[in-house]
Amino acid sequence: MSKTIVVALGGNAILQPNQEGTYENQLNNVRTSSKFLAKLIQEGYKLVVTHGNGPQVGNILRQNEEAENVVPPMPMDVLNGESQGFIGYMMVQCLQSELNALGIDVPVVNTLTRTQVSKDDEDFNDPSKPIGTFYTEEEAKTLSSERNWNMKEDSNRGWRRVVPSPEPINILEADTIKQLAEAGNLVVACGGGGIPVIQREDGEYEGIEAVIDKDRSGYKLAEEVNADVFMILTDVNHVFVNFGKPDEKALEEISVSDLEAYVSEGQFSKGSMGPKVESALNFAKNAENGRSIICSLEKVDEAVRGNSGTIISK
Ligand SMILES: Nc1ncnc2c1ncn2[C@@H]1O[C@H](COP(=O)(O)OP(=O)(O)O)[C@@H](O)[C@H]1O
Ligand SMILES: NC(=O)OP(=O)(O)O
Repeated sequence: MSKTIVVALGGNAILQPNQEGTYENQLNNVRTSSKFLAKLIQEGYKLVVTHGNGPQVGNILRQNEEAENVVPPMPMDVLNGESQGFIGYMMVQCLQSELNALGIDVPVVNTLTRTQVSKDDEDFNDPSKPIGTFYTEEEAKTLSSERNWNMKEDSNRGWRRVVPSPEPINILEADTIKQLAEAGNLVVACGGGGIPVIQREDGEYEGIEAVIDKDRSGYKLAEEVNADVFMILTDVNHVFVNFGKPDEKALEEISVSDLEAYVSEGQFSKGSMGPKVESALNFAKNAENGRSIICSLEKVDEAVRGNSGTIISK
């Protein structure tokens, strides 16, 4: 029986910080990403893909705010839904086209996904999720005072608006996603971490304004579909310790306990590598015989064979 991989595809694979957020740029990036993702199908795996939406949902939010006197703005949970449709559409088009070109008969589907969170999550008081474009420190100060945006520095790459990013508790469409994957579909799901919803006292769900971290939801998804491998694809080949310093060191094969020791030293920053390492650790620790891999998109096939990336296992 073929093994299942859940891949969390970084926002960088859809739009890089130095690129203008045109549809053409994003479609080209997704087309390139699809060529790498298809390699996992060629390697014989069943594939469930989740993806980031930070740049996109930030831009959609900005569009809503700029046009608020013309068209009524929508709440952020709805904007997450819009970004799932937008990015999911590009991914279905590009992945299906790539598989067809390779002569692989695997249908690609995108599932609109809701993720349950708690309204009491502490991130609502101290937002941590960077979205939208990058700004200089000076621009960030102006935006903060004039528009009341929460601004934070993002991994030495510039300043970005931050919004609440509560911890994912439960993926509401998990059973359907699992059934679709088991039936042989390539499933794109839980985009942008899923649309954040809370459960009311009457049992119904309602949206809440936040952007969930897709690596943390990716871990939940990997657990729910009983994945063999949880893979986080980003723009660096490895997780580094002492990142950006003269003595930085790439981590290759590493045990859960050794990586946890680096986490305790505060090696991984909150808005970028922190959630990736936390999610990869959770999967490697809790899944029976599961391993997690953090690597670059370009090295996906080498990494799945154990020849690249940071590979975490018990
Ligand atoms: N310890 C670290 N090791 C490797 N990369 C790190 C580390 N700390 C921060 N980073 C940064 O994290 C970035 C990836 O995080 P992020 O931009 O959030 O990813 P993505 O959008 O691909 O999910 C890398 O480009 C790198 O600049
Ligand atoms: N939602 C989310 O985690 O997006 P990015 O990966 O683009 O930050």
